[in-house]
Amino acid sequence: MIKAGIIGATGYAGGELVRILLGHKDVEIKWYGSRSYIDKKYADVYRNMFTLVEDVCLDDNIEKLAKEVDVIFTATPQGFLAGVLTEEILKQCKVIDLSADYRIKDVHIYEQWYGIEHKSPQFIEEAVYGLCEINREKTKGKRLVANPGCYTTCSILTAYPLVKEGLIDTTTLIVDAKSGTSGAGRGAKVQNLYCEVNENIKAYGVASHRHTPEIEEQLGYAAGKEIQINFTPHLVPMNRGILVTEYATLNKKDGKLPTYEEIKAVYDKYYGKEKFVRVLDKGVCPETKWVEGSNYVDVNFVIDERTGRIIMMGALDNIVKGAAGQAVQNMNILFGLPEETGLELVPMFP
Ligand SMILES: NC(=O)C1=CN([C@@H]2O[C@H](COP(=O)(O)OP(=O)(O)OC[C@H]3O[C@@H](n4cnc5c(N)ncnc54)[C@H](OP(=O)(O)O)[C@@H]3O)[C@@H](O)[C@H]2O)C=CC1
Ligand SMILES: CC(=O)N[C@@H](CCC(=O)OP(=O)(O)O)C(=O)O
Repeated sequence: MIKAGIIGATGYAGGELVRILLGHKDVEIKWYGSRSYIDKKYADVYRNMFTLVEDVCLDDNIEKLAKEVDVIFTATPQGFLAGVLTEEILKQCKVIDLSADYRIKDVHIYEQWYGIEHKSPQFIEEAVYGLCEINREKTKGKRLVANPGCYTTCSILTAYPLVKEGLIDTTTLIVDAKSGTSGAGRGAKVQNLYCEVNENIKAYGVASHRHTPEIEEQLGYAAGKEIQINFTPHLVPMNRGILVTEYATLNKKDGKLPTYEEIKAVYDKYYGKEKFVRVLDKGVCPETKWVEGSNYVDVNFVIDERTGRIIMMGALDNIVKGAAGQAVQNMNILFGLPEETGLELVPMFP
């Protein structure tokens, strides 16, 4: 059995890790880490866990935890792991971080966009960006995984095949994204109150959202050159789900736009064998409801012959494939288990 500890088990991403790991036949959760609920029964924090979890919440002492488990998940705010990670911890167990602390390779970009000082930049280089479908080979054998976030996983996977194959003009790429409110975490914030969110849709972080450099960096690797995008997130009145709509001008070949069949063949080349990325049938647009509660990402595209642009679409559940599900997928890769173990979650509907 793999012994796992979760720091931040009382947050939305941590709670989802608990749900998924309880159903994972090879994992035993040894540590439910919290800040505010130490010594309180976990099932009193999340009553859906009544009779399922008898443990009480422990603290966030990562040094002590590292001695007791094989893998630590940190589902904590930006800056937490960077502030406590040591070489000693990484020698004792694997660490999968759900925050952005080790996602961006250039520490100056991290500090500029996150507005905090990075306390352990010496570990950034060795951390692998855990976007499983793209980096699974690089992830094997690693000690530290920077688990990608919800907007970024959806935005990158939706455009990746076309960027990688040079089929779009990346200078024209626009990512319009929408998220359910669980994406903002469980902490009380006025802007996330029912009356502020219900019957409302709003853009935020326009031209300044911290996921912009992460998407640019990863799609830049695919393109083989630096790229810049426009990324605009929106908050929508639903619990879970990310929907991205991405626009870009198609590169012409011999003066002609690629056909539907040519683009579909490219998506199939990258995702045809991927369990968790579903390329939908022609004309079917992804919906968040079709992936809710599951580790799937649904993608599709439409070519607009009139404007010469392609519209790419993707949907995932922000706390599953966008956080906890992908973290477990990464754990499976690290421990040599079949990637889908514990993740065969059928999407719920309605
Ligand atoms: N929500 C989402 O959809 C996604 C979240 N993420 C990332 O996952 C991480 C957690 O997000 P989310 O679950 O939404 O956040 P929440 O606010 O719901 O939960 C935060 C968790 O971290 C704990 N915590 C808070 N402050 C500290 C601290 N200073 N030191 C140690 N622990 C602390 C909290 O403990 P307690 O409540 O017990 O005080 C809680 O368990 C973030 O880095 C986020 O960016 C990534 C992708 C998607
Ligand atoms: C709706 C909402 O507020 N979403 C969060 C992003 C979710 C998240 O925490 O993702 P990362 O771990 O990738 O940063 C935000 O915009 O900051």
